[in-house]
Amino acid sequence: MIRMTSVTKVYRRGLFETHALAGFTLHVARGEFLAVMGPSGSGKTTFLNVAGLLDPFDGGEYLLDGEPMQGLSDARASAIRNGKIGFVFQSFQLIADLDVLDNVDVPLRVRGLAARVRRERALRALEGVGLSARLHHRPSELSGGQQQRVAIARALVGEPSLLLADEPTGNLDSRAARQILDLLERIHAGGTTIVMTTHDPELAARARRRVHVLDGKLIDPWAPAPPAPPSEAPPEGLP
Ligand SMILES: Nc1ncnc2c1ncn2[C@@H]1O[C@H](COP(=O)(O)OP(=O)(O)OP(=O)(O)O)[C@@H](O)[C@H]1O
Repeated sequence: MIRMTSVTKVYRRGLFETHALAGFTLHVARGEFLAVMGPSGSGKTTFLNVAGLLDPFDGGEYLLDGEPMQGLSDARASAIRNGKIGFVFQSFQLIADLDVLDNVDVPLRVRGLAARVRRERALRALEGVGLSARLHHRPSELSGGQQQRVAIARALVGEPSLLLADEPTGNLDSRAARQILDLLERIHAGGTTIVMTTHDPELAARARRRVHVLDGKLIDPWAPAPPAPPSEAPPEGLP
């Protein structure tokens, strides 16, 4: 589904350049549940933003379902995002002035669906995350875990084939984090491909595959070790 090969992304601030992705290569098959791990500043969010077409990249190749993602127009990028990608962020990013139902309705409005269809789909998405009893609460009236479940319902209401989650449990206590992970596992079992960044090895252990990022590149745990420096030849006669 995702085929990134030698992707580069440079942030420029005046004279300073940060090579946030420096030859990033990662392939994700349809149906995977992948955890992307790595220290702070290693490029995990940048990768997710590029994968989700929220940010452009500078070099390399990115194919999403076989379609090249370089040089897309803004209109094409948002059509692809709306059609196949859902996002979940560490900070939930709900709209404070809208109630739960209206927050989940936002992506459907963008698609221009009829009000009745939108309402049915939003209710179904909220039922899926166990929040049917909170439809008219504002985000500030919910716990962190509940807010993240609303955000997940919003991400899923458009039935994306790819869910990108950036530290989805980063602001939650361990109980709420476990609930979110249970929910992600269920979503994955339903056929959605999930790519999640996390610092937390315990959470990452729930994904089916883990990869590690350092300095804008993937560390390949299966890469052969570099050749050892040549050792001195044993003295004659010894094995
Ligand atoms: N908008 C930006 N402008 C300039 N530099 C940026 C910007 N966003 C990220 N960076 C830099 O790019 C590098 C990678 O950042 P990124 O947010 O991708 O890391 P991360 O692995 O997600 O970190 P964390 O785990 O702390 O969220 C960092 O050095 C960061 O300072």
